[in-house]
Amino acid sequence: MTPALPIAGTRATRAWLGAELGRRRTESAITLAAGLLAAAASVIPAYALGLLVDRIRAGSEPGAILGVAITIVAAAVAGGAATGVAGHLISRLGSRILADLREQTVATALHLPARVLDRAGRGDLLSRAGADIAAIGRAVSEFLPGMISALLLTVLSLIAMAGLDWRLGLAGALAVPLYVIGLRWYLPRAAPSYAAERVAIAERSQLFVEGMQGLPTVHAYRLEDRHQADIEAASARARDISMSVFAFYTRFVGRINRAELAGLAAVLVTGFLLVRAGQVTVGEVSAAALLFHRLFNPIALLMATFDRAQDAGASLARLVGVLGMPVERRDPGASPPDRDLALDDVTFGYDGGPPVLHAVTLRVAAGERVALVGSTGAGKTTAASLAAGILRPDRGRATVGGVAVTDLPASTVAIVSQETHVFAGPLADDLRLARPQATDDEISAALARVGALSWARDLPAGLGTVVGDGGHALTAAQAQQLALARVVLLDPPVVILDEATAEAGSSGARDLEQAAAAALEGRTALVVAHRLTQAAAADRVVVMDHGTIVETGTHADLVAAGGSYARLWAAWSARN
Ligand SMILES: Nc1ncnc2c1ncn2[C@@H]1O[C@H](COP(=O)(O)OP(=O)(O)OP(=O)(O)O)[C@@H](O)[C@H]1O
Repeated sequence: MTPALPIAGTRATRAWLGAELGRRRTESAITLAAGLLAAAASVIPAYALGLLVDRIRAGSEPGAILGVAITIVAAAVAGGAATGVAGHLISRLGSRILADLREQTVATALHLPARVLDRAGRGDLLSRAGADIAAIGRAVSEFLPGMISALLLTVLSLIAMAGLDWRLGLAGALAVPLYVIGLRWYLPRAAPSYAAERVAIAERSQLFVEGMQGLPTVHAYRLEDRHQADIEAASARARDISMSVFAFYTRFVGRINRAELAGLAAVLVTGFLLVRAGQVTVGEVSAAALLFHRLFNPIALLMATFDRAQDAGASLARLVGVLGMPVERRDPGASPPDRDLALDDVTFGYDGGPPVLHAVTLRVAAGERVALVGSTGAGKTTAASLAAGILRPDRGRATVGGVAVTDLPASTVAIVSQETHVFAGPLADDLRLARPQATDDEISAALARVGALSWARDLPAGLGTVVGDGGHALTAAQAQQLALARVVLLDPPVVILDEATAEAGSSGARDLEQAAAAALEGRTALVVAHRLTQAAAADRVVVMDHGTIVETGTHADLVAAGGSYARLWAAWSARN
């Protein structure tokens, strides 16, 4: 299947990253300087030891040796401190760029034309905004700082070796092709091996959990032995796969060791020949060998995390691909003169297909709350999406204050749809998507208004708790409360509510109804009523059937009229 949304090429991804670093020139420069300082501090002891070797060979005074020893200790202390600072600065820079990336992705996603999204599939976009951002977040927090430090140290050490004598540098660089060969052997095999291991482990856990959960049935049918045999077989499979993965990794490490051996041997042999020719000192060769030896761990780290960095790079390319998509920005200047919502003679069919709405005319006065009811497939969600400007009518107009909704600033009409998504990141940031400049107090007030403040405060890190993909899991009701809190922060004059169905009569449904009522207060509201209690609480009810409006009036009038709403209400009341 071809990806529905575009993926940026390597050049475009690099250009985006370069531009982001360029925008933070000073911070990037300070981070790079700290990284280089840390790398330099790691290189100094090798140099100093080389000097020490030469001094001892020359029979220097103990005082001269002491000076070198002090330099080594000082460099080690400075190196430790600089490494810590550099790691912190790299993560901080990475986190800031990630925050920007998240904001830019969301801003672009929100302005993508609905027809593009419908064609491309919202799932792909949501997975990019969720899973891909989470993958980059993990890279920034878990291994990128270590990789960048290792890379700087490698480059600086090779330069230092070449500085001692270019032939020593060249000898060390001989190991590079061997490392590359090792990596090319490892990369195509790594992902399938680890995936197979994960699957085998998951199967084993699944069987075990099933056995535990179905214990009474297992006992009742005396299936203990069969179940145990299944678990044992799954365990044996998982063990064998784990062992083969371990053997595979050991072979990879063997290849790394071979490259290390070849490089170190090349440095020592070259050094030996150069010392014999009187072109370098023994100390210089010792320093070069130590520098090369110092690289063993950083290079192994680079190689072992290379595939994860590639994955993060792929996620970045998927996000930069979204950022490059043509967006449909509404004119931010045109605020509507009034707040009444209208669908005028609207006809609409999906993808040019047969109409699912037929000449629908519907008005919601400023500040009025209208409930849209009807059986499944009647066209309620379609009408709501047209009113929100997510879909465009084939015929007729959707307007607020007489202005087409698609020409209004984005903050005029907000929709809370059935697919509420929680973006990966701190909970407070998720809310700031609605109003980036919102203060902590405003965020707390918005949460309090929809009854979510107490559970939000009780999360492990309060409003700073990372939620969404890879973070703290929220219930569907909590995600909807967050969506309502975003409405409060955005403060739009018109709201369209098409929440997912919550079980009627459940405490979740009651909480959500209260939250919705609080979020809608004072606004023009069109509510797709999945529970008829929502309709009963509205100012007016509009009943749809087969894409047309069949009844409209207050709840009491419609019940008294004995038409289709009365029948729906009777059926609902009997069930609940
Ligand atoms: N994305 C789509 N592509 C094609 N047809 C669609 C799409 N979404 C809805 N439809 C069709 O449009 C008609 C109206 O659907 P709509 O979702 O608006 O009804 P609804 O009243 O909101 O139903 P429900 O209560 O089940 O959400 C249905 O026949 C449905 O199959």
